[in-house]
Amino acid sequence: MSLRPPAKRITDNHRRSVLSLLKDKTFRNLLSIVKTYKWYYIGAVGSQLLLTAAALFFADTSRRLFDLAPHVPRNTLSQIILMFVCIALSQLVLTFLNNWLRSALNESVVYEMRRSILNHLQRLPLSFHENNHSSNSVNVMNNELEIAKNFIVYDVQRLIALPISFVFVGIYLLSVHPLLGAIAIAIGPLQMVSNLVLKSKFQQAAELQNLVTRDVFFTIGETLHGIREVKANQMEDSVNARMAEIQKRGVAYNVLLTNISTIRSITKDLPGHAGYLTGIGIGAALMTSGDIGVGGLVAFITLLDKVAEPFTVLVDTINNLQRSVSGARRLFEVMDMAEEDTRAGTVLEAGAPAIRYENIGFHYTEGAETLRNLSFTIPAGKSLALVGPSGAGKSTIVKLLYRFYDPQQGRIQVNDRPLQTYAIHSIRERMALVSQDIYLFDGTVAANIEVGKPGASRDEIIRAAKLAQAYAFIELLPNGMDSEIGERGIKLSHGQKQRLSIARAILRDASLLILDEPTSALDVETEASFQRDLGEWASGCTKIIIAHRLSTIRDADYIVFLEHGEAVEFGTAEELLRMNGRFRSYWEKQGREIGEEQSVV
Ligand SMILES: Nc1ncnc2c1ncn2[C@@H]1O[C@H](COP(=O)(O)OP(=O)(O)OP(=O)(O)O)[C@@H](O)[C@H]1O
Repeated sequence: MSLRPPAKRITDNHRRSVLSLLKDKTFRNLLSIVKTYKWYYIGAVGSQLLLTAAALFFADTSRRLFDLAPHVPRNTLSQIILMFVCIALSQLVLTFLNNWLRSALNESVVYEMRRSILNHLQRLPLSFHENNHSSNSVNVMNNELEIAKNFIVYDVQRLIALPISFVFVGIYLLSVHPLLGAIAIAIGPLQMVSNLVLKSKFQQAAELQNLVTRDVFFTIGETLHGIREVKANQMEDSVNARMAEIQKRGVAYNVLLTNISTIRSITKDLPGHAGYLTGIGIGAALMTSGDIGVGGLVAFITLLDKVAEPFTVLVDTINNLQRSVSGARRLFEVMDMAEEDTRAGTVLEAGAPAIRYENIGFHYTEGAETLRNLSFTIPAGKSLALVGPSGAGKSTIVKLLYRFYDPQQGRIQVNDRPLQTYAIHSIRERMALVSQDIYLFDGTVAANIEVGKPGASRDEIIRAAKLAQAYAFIELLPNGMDSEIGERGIKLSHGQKQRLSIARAILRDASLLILDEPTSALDVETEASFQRDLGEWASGCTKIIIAHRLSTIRDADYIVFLEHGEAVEFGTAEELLRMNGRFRSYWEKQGREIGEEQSVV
């Protein structure tokens, strides 16, 4: 297990100008999500504007009250009190409505985005997952989605509602007194300028802090996934040391971030305080000279925040916007990747298929050939064993049949038609895999077998378990078929897991069976009975067997002996043994090592 953190990725995207974002594809993608929820936005922006109207009404009523004080006619006083009650009630209702809409929007957007990202990730070619660490995909689903969501849920409605509020409140204050209005309006732009103080330092520190968070999750994920190796290799101390190093960086960046934020927040608040003091001073002077009443000054004080708020929030929103777009960029990079089209093409007809590899050449990376000029045929219903040293290309041959990758040279024919002409879905539907690398899902035994055929009846599941020699141990589990097997089947032995994988394949009722080291974890007795039963349940299937154990391939109709991606020998076991070539010496060497030579030759 490697505890190397994912490559650091410091982007400059968040430092781009706001105007350039308007042309940005990611930004437009975010807006298209906004369109889907337009009624929520209309409701949220509408309630936000009504709240501003209520604040204006409150300030104006207060102004009237203070202007009349202390000689307020009884009649007018009761009207004013009634108005205050109505305003307070409407503010309560509107705040509730606004919060409710925001929370509904929040959940809908997160749910929808997460669902569509997971759906998309599943449909990306296997090459994407083989070349990207899963923690990166999880990061996209969590952090980057969260950042993009903040923009969609909060920033968009602020960007619409706050400028409108600013105009109305500004006009009202100008009507109270032009000078007081001008002071209130000037605070906002000054705040925008003060926001520039230490801005890029703040963004750099925030980015470094994000990288620390990513490293923390990566290390936790790697440690817990590989907990057995961590314990067996006594890596606890090195994991602790790594976490300590990350935390040390985290603390340093956090302190830096807090210091910068504090300085920024002081400078950001300065124009507000200065405006308040100037306004009060000038207001008091205007009051003494009789230019405004007490009510005018009260309205100024009440609404000062409301007129400055749009700018304060706008500044934060612009900062968020740049971060959101840079976070969302990675998300949309993934979303823009082409999915596998698994439905296009013809349907593979039922029954065991005939398969032919014709001069196949394939590489994962340019210049490193994995398969070279590979040709062989498997007639319908026959079995072919792929034998050869580790890394010879056996699993790769199977990956090509699954269409996880396409060969760069040559072609694969299935029932005398190119593999590419069939719908991937229909090919994979006909295939079943018993693999040395079994993945069991967290859930019950029955649910894990059912993966082979979703919706299978309990009787079908039990039959498959019996054929896979799994039923005996399942019956001994505390809840039989309904026993939970733990994360990745951690509560089962390797042999038991392998038998569940066999049961899953049996249930699938496939016509093309891939047996990748199918019995490597089974004891000799169970393997012998697996081989016997295989003849029964898989008799009608075309089979590809990958095995190092000779007993597994003894009954194969054909054998391909591979070395460095080339088929060096092809024939039946008997023919290859008679050839006295590479296969025979491999066979004898293997036999010597595992004591099978006598039984084989
Ligand atoms: N996703 C991948 N990206 C790049 N190289 C890969 C990838 N998968 C396999 N390889 C390389 O391709 C070669 C063949 O690998 P493959 O898994 O097909 O061998 P194999 O014969 O099945 O080995 P084994 O018997 O050990 O399972 C190896 O050199 C391997 O490192």
